[in-house]
Order: sequence, then structure tokens, then C-alpha cells
Amino acid sequence: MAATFALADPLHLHRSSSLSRLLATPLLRHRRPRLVAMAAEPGGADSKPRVLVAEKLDQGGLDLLKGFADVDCAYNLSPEELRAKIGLCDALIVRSGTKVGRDVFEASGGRLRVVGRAGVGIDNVDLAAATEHGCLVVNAPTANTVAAAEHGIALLTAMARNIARSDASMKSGNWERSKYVGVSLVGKTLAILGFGKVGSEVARRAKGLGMHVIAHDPYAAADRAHAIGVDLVTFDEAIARADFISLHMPLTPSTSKILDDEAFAKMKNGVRIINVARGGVMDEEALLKALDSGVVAQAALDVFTKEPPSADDKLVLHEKVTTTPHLGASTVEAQEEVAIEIAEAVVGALKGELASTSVNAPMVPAEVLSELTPFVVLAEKLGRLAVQLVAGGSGVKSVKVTYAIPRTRGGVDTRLLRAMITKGLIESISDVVVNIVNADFAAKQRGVRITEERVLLDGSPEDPIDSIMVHIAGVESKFPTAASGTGEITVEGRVKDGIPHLTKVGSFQVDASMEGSLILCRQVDQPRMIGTVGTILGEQNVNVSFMSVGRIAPRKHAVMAIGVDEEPTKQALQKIGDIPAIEEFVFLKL
Ligand SMILES: NC(=O)C1=CN([C@@H]2O[C@H](COP(=O)(O)OP(=O)(O)OC[C@H]3O[C@@H](n4cnc5c(N)ncnc54)[C@H](O)[C@@H]3O)[C@@H](O)[C@H]2O)C=CC1
Ligand SMILES: O=C(O)C(=O)COP(=O)(O)O
Repeated sequence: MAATFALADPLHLHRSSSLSRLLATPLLRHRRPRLVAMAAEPGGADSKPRVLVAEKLDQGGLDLLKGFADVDCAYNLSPEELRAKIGLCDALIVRSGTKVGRDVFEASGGRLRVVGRAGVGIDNVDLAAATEHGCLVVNAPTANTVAAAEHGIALLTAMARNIARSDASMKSGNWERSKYVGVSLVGKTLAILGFGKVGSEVARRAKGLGMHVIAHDPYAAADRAHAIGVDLVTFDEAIARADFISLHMPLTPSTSKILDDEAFAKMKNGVRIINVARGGVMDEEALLKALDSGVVAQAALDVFTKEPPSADDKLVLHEKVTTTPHLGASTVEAQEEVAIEIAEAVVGALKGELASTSVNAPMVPAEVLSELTPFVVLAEKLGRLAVQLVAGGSGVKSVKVTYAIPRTRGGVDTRLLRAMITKGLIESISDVVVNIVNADFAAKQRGVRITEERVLLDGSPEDPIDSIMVHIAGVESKFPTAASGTGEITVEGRVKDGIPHLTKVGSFQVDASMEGSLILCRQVDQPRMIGTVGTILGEQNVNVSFMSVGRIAPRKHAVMAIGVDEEPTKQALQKIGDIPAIEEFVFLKL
């Protein structure tokens, strides 16, 4: 069952609102539509989010969705109809029958926030396009595993004993006992290609039938295979030794047509093949030739390159082929579970929670997430602050983030933090809305290279992170104090009592709570500076929330950080700049 994580921390609204913005931002490309879609978000005065269910989903899942969203069930939509509807939807739920291509994300105009795949295979969803549009894709990876494995075994045994053809023959009035002599399974070698969830369940069941099971999977752990009595072998060895081959890998560019002419040439004469994975992992033309030449004695196919296949499809009509119309996941039990699993994931994602089944975003365990939340807020603010210090604001190409981490917490997952820093950096200098899904893409697209570094500290404090430092290299600063001689702007922040604080600008220590807006001044350290600046702001009715001064030595240079609740007028800022002791100053929105 999908686990989702609640983020809301009612005592710290500033934190949860910022985090859920990252996660739930209506994943749009441009600011203007975002504001429109925000108004339609849950909690908005007038409307619930809208979920389009484009393929049959069990009632339990629909009920769950209806508790939170307006649900539109519209099956068998043409691509044009889907594109026409999608701009009104926050989420889309599909199974394997709907192609969710780039055209769908483009047609959504940025409103689509989540695509839920009610099943495992996501080859019908253009993940790159989803990510570029900041749209989260979630699937239901476990609910149909057993159903698919049972279907694989059903096809294996039905094929070996000619069940489908002899049944059809009897229904035509025949009694053909010698024509439908089958082959035995016991003692035969079954090669499983793709030893994941379904593949390993097929292996277990085949062992129960007395088969010798080998498997090929470049990413599977040998000890997991050994635990159920399966040897992992190379691809060539698997296909050469097998009496039966069962396919269980996903369809990806590297598995496409993995069984081709060359592969069939390496197989034993009389091999039998079962495909409950995807039609595209076999070259169907090559299979046809291998069936006709006798290399492949029989095939049992649940999946096809084109679904449904055409009425005259030669494989479907072939007498050595047993077929089912993509029924692997179609049991009552599996569909009940799939529907609940995907509905929970989609609702969670619409609420701004992180789905544990996301396909195109980092998955962060609940306990890690709650610890990281204040640092997530700090990270965004540091990114936003650092980029505002860049003169001109557009030359940012190289950003390094240094995390100071207690040695005991050295393995902390920083992907969320990196996404947040990226959000702060990129949103300040472009019209792109950045979220956890598209952060890396957005940075790459703008040519911004973000690298990370961990500095391990001794001791074992409670916090997972001591400080975060953002360095922007090769730029000039509006506030030269923030930059080194080599043109590197550096800002550092820490979390104090749950509140993000700016603790360093360039080489100057400061201590400024990162809320509201900030004026940074570099000045000659002398009496009455705080009073003079305070008076100017007071005259303009600007409320000062705090002031902090960091200096290198008495009466030398100092950096003053002034927190303000309102934005001072240009004239007020001008007056501050005109104070003779003030050498540089900058106004920053956090
Ligand atoms: N016919 C149906 O209704 C159903 C079909 N499926 C299909 O079955 C596939 C597998 O599902 P699960 O086992 O749940 O996924 P999974 O992700 O648990 O397992 C897939 C395995 O394939 C392996 N793999 C990847 N590339 C490979 C390669 N080149 N050679 C060998 N192995 C490779 C992976 O390492 C992984 O262990 C899905 O992607 C889906 O396409 C799944 C459920 C129902
Ligand atoms: O889960 C999968 O990958 C499947 O192939 C099941 O597809 P379906 O949801 O039955 O269209």
C-alpha cells in the first residue's frame, strides 16, 4: 500500500506553506497561469481540484478520489478529446490504454499537476515531458504484481497443454485427442528475463511446478535470487539454456526489441516464449519468423506492440500462439488494490504531500522529511537571497552548495534542499515556476550548474545539518562585500529554533532572521549608525523587525542587517545610501 507523508506542521505555518509550495505548486511553466490555477486549489473558496479518470478504475478508488476532488470519468477518449479536456484538470489517471505524450502536457497549459498510472508500466507516459512541465508522475507499483505473475503462469501452462486451442476445437464439435498432445513442465528450464517483482513471483510459482529456474537481470541482487533457488546468468546464457522464456522487464529504450533475430538465433530449437511484459520488448516480425521456422515452438502473448492489434495480426492468428488481451493485471482483487493505491497517491500529491511511488521525483521517507523541513525553507531563502546579490542578476552559471553536516548524519539526503535552492535561484531570475519535479531540469535549461559538497563536522547535535552555504562563482555583486576577490558570492545560513537565519555574507558574520525583507549595509563602524538608519525608516512608516551588526574590529568595517516588514520607498533607500559612513547597501526580498 502506498505510504504518503503529511507535511503540515500547524505550529510553523511559514515552514509548511513554503514546503508545500515546492511540492504542490501547480506545476506550471509560467507565473501568470500559476496564479490562476492556485485559485482553483483545494481550500480555495469555490472549487475542488479536478481529476480526469480516463480508464476504468475500481469504485473504491473513485470513492476515495471523490472525497477530495471533482472526478470526471471519461473513457475511450480520442487523443483530441483528451487534449481538449486536459486544460481543465489538475490530475489525470490512466492505465495502459492511454498515451500521455508531450502533446497532453502542452495542451494542459500548465494546470496538470499529477499523472497517476493505475498500474506498473509507465511506458505510455512521456516522463521527460512530464518532468519538463513540472508534472509529478505516480504509479501503483505493487498492487498487481501477483495478478501479473499468476497470468504468466496461466499462459505458461495453457500454452504447454494447448488449452485454448483444444477448447475452441471442442466448441466447434471436435474431439481431437492426438492433435493436442502437450509438453511437460517438470524438469524443464525456465529463463526469466527481468527478475523484479513480477519475475520473482513467477519464479517462485514455477519452482512449485518442478521447473529449473534461471534468470537474467543486470540490476537484480544475486542473493535475492539465490534465496528462492534461482541462478542469475547472462542474457546469452539465459536464452541459450531455456526451454521456456518468460519476459518481465519494463519497456525502455534499452529493452526495446531485446528479443530480435539475433536473439532467436541463439535459442534452443523448440523454445516456448511467454510475454506478460510489453509487446515492444520483442521484435514481433522476428518472433513470427522464428515461429514459422520452428525455432520457437509456441508463444503465449498478453501484450502487443500495438494494442489492440489489428484484426489480421499474424501473431494473434498464428496457430502456435496463445493470446489474451492485456489481462495480466485484470483480476478483481488486483484492480481493487490498484485503484486504492493510485487514488491515495494522487490525492496525496494534490495535497502537496510527497508520494512514495513517484516515478520522476525524489522519494523522501517521512522521518527524513520532517527533520529537513526547516532546512528546506532555509535553502529556498538562501538561493533567493544569493541571486539577488548578483549584479544584473542574469550571469549565474555555476553554483556550489556546501552543507556542513555532523559526521553522524553524513548520509543525509540533500535532494530536496538542492531543489529548493534551485527554486530560490531560478524563480528570482526567470518566469519559470520550479518545483521538486522540474528543479534539475529548470537549472539545466538555464545553463546553471549546481554542485554539492559536504563538510563533515565532529560531534552529534540533534539537527541533521549545521549550516548551508551557497556560493555563486564568476559574477559581480551589487553588494561587493558579499563577493570574494575572485568574484564568488557567498551566503551562509543556519536554522535557529526552527527559524532560518542568515549567518554570513561574504566573510562577514551576521545574524538575521530570514523573514520579511532585509537591508544589508556595509559601513564604517561608528556610533549612531543604527539610530540614523532607524530614523529614516521610521519616518517612512517602515517597521524594523530587527537589526544586527557584524564587524571585523571596533571602528573598522561592519555589516548591518536590518529586517523590515514593509518595502521602503526608493527615497528612503536613497537617504540610507547617502549616509556618509555607508559604503554599500542592498535591499533584498526573502
Ligand atoms: N501484462 C500486464 O498486465 C502487466 C504487465 N506488467 C509489466 O511487467 C513489467 C515488470 O513489472 P514489475 O516486475 O512490477 O517491475 P519491476 O520494476 O519490479 O521489475 C522489472 C525488472 O526488470 C529489470 N530489467 C530492466 N532492464 C532489464 C534488462 N535489460 N534485462 C533484464 N532485466 C531488466 C529490472 O532490473 C527489474 O528488476 C512492467 O514494467 C510492466 O511493463 C506489469 C504488471 C501487469
Ligand atoms: O501495470 C501494468 O504495467 C500493466 O500492464 C497493467 O495494465 P492495465 O492497467 O491493465 O492496463
